[in-house]
Amino acid sequence: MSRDHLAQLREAAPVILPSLLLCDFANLEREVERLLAAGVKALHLDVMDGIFVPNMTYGMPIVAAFRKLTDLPLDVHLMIEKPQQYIRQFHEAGADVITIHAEAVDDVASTLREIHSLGCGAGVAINPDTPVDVIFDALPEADLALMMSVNAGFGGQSFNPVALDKIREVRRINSDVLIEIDGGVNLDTIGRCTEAGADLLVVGSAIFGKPDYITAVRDLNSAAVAAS
Ligand SMILES: O=C(CO)[C@H](O)[C@H](O)COP(=O)(O)O
Ligand SMILES: [Co+2]
Repeated sequence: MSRDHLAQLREAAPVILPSLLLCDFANLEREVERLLAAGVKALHLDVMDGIFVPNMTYGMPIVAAFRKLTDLPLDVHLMIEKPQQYIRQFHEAGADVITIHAEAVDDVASTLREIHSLGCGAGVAINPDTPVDVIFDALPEADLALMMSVNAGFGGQSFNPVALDKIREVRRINSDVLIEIDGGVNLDTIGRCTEAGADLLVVGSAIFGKPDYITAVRDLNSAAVAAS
């Protein structure tokens, strides 16, 4: 992602990013149109390999399909083992931000540098059971820190508030990094996320489980802004 894109998201925070895990994959074009009509500013794409997490989704071809359908920034959340092996291919597929899990690599900082070297924004994610200090040393290399509020792997899980304290900790030691939260974010939980300092709010079932995306995004946005 260009520095401009990142600056725009920072400027617009709090920003809701729909997670397309639960979208209608038989009609991606229509799904993107409906999200654009709802005014979303970026898309969150969940890549799962069935090894790092006990679920599989999709890889580069679907990222490339979204790239063809929209100019919106694509925030690609890699829930895969050995993400270093695939970073270039996700970049070539059209990812703007590539987020890797700290639990999946030996050296977080060098993986983030590799992502940057391709011209992408670089993010680091941690699961609820991973202590936040694991990523402290790597934060100067990160554009984005993703605090998971569910165990990575499935949409529709309940929100784990352990992510909220981690958001505060990350912000305490780094004033620049964009902070994202992902998992179980809905109308009941979104205010606590922005109150804690989250800039980017990933939302799956609380958008794709609703009949009307415009109303869902508007209500989530109002709740997020009110608490920020
Ligand atoms: O990374 C993810 C799961 O690992 C998804 O982004 C997340 O679960 C979104 O779905 P929901 O809002 O329904 O929890
Ligand atoms: Co995700």
